[in-house]
Amino acid sequence: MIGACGMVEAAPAANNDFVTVKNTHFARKGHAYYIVGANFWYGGYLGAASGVGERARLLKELDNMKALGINNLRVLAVSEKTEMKSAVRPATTNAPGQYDEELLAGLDFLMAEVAKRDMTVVLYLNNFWQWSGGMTQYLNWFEGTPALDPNVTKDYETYMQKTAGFYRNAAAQAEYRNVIAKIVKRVNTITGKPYIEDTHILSWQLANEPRPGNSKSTPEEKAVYVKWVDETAGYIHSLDKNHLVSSGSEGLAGSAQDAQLYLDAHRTKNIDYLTYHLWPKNWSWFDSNNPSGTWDNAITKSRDYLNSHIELAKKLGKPIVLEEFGLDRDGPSFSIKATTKIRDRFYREVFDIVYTRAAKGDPIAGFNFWAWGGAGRAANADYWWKPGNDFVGDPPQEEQGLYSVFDSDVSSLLLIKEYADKLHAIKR
Ligand SMILES: O=C1NC[C@H](CO)[C@@H](O)[C@@H]1O
Repeated sequence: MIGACGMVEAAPAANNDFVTVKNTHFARKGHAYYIVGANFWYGGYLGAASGVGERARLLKELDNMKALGINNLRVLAVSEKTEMKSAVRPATTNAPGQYDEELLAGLDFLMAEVAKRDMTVVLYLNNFWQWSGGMTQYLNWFEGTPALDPNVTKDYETYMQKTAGFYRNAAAQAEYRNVIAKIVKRVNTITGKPYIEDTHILSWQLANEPRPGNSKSTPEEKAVYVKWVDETAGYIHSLDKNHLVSSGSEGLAGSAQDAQLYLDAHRTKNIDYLTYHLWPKNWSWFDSNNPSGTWDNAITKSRDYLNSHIELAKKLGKPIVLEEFGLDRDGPSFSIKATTKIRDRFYREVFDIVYTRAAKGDPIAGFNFWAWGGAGRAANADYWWKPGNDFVGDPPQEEQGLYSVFDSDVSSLLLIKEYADKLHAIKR
């Protein structure tokens, strides 16, 4: 299109090119849109022009995911420089107001390549956990409290209770909103397109797994959390009228097991769809050292978790996406040589419930498995990440190989393809 100034300009996006919510489903380009997604937290990192960037690998990973029918990626958009041991380095925010433009341009490159493959992306703007600095690092900057890595302290309850202080800290919230505005109002340095006009962004997400506090969250903490979700999502919508906004919640596991809190936090018109995550091993439903003895318990609780959250979505009349789930390799082992028979069985159970209920017209809008490891490989005998090592699906706070789906995990990839074909065949 030739603009008034004679320059060739990208044609403005047709309104229905954006993913929208139609009743309890996603719609895109006049059709129902189901998410067959991967968690690909490091996609923007691979897109950087130098340093941690590996653009040739990124193109290969995107092509391989596209070939499987993966149409959506869930990506970390922002990270914070921190002393915490098990966090990724470098970070997009080095200090309040100091941003790594080259790393942020990696996200531009990713978005440009995603558009070429007509995929969509969910971009999360913070992290409740330490592996990208996250909310704890904001408190270190603005409260002066030590950023305590729970991998070091082994005290997650204290970590969660302190991290939730982020929601109440005005200076931290102000910087967080500065960063939100920087990303949402960004102009892609590769395509020249403003992010708010990018129809390949499915949604902005407040954070990865934001929790109200720890398992004993108080009514006051819960009220602060509900207010933070509503006001932050409302702030994003004030900047960007085109895109959806989601919370990044895990569901009840991230809501102190309080269904009313989960409903209250997601009832606001500012949250367009619900999210939930499913972690049988992390939540001690499954013991990978005793698979046969714990499988029945794990799958019974998983089925209930999968189905009960779809019922909660019905209550709110909004779509819901299962945007994280995983299980470790047989053994258990972190080694890529280990088989994935138990994980494949778990994936099939999850996929079948998601597909069956989506095909019935229930408000489940799809899934993102955790997480795409692709061509990445663990570099160290202890499987821990160090700067300079490949990025894989497991962020630096976990062993590199714990939950990743690698390009050599053929049985898992075939399963993803099988259910991608089914979900993409749903016509509504
Ligand atoms: O968001 C997350 N949820 C669970 C993943 C696997 O434990 C974890 O790596 C990540 O922090």
